[in-house]
Amino acid sequence: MNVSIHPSPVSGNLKAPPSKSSMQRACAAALITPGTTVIDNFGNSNDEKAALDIIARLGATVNKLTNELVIASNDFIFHSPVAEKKNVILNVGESGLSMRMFAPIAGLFNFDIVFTGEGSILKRPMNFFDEILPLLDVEVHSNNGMLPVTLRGPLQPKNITVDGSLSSQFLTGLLFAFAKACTAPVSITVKNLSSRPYIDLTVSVLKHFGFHIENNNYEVFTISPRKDSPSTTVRYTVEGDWSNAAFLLVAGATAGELTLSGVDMNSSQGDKDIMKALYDSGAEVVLKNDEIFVKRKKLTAFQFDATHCPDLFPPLVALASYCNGNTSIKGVSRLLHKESNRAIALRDEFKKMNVEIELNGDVMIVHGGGVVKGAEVSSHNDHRIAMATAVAGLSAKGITNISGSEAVKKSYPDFYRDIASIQKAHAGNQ
Ligand SMILES: O=C(O)C1=C[C@@H](OP(=O)(O)O)[C@@H](O)[C@H](O)C1
Ligand SMILES: C=C(OP(=O)(O)O)C(=O)O
Repeated sequence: MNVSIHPSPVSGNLKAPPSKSSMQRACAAALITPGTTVIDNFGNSNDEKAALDIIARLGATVNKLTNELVIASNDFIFHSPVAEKKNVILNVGESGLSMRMFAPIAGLFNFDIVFTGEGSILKRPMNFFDEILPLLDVEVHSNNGMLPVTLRGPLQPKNITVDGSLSSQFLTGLLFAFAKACTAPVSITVKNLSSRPYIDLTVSVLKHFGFHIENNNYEVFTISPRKDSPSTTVRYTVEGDWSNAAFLLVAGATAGELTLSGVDMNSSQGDKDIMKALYDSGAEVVLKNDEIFVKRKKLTAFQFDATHCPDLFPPLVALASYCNGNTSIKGVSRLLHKESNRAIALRDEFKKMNVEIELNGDVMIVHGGGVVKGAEVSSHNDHRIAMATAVAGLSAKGITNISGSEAVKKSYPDFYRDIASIQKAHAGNQ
């Protein structure tokens, strides 16, 4: 599918979409918590749908009401006879988090579970599971470290050491599985943990559901058995998404003005650091009540370390394109195994828009402040590349046509509708 972005100033109000990271974790927590979970502010992205489908296939009952999801789970699903659960195939779509978080949880069951997926996920590394899960008594068969992956548990929590440099998502999965199954305190030691704020989010969701995790300096995580009544009702409100709010805020900062609601300044999401980049670029930023007002001013280049918030690279590049001077963003190595190789995708697509990007080891340098030109660009089937080029296109000279624009469904299905609603000089994109 193609979308054309017609340049136009923006102004108005938008609400941030729900965070798929928050929602997927809530689904996993609901599955491992006996009783009822009521989730509100849930989203409708492909990654969230994948998580809901997975918990339903693993035995939770999911009821979608207009404004809330009611999920019921119980301990029996983990101990039901093998014969009742044959041919369990879980399709994670393109979600790295659903794959890496639900694999250790699926390892808690005592029968074969097959993980499959689509598109970009088929090329993303899963060899962590081949190495680590057998140490926890789970039998693993993968396709040379990639999907499809078949697991057979039950997983036994044990003190282990893992490498956290490739992705934090593997640790997230182990924390969920250990939280569910441990019968005595047990520790996970992690070396070189990346994307640390996502682990804060994992710990905060697990705590919300009554589990006990202690984080010692992102090096040792101690998980203790939960003491509670057998059945509970937990209410959880999905947080607004800072990762996608970043695109909207950058649209305001580069193409006019915007008032954004629906994000929490105290969230554990690391992508709230987009605020630092906006301040450093010279954009006008005003916080009032629970809203953020952002307005274009003369923008200048800035420096940013995105090692622990890699999803900010695409909106930061869109911002830096309009900042006079050379912006440097650290953490390029973290982009290799996302939905696309995002460093290359950003360099190649922004070049078509007349923005030079240099990749210098772990640092990306964006040469900003020139004329950004509308162009024929590709999303590389990556939602964040589609959104970055769309936002850059709002103030470009000429129309930007994005092929593979439907990639946004992975995290923000209403993205183009929301952008069209704040465009003042154009009736909308198509
Ligand atoms: O846990 C999560 O919700 C996520 C963790 C990050 O991945 P890595 O830990 O692989 O960097 C991030 O890029 C991804 O979009 C979502
Ligand atoms: C990398 C992403 O997600 P995931 O790893 O969960 O597929 C993303 O949303 O940018």
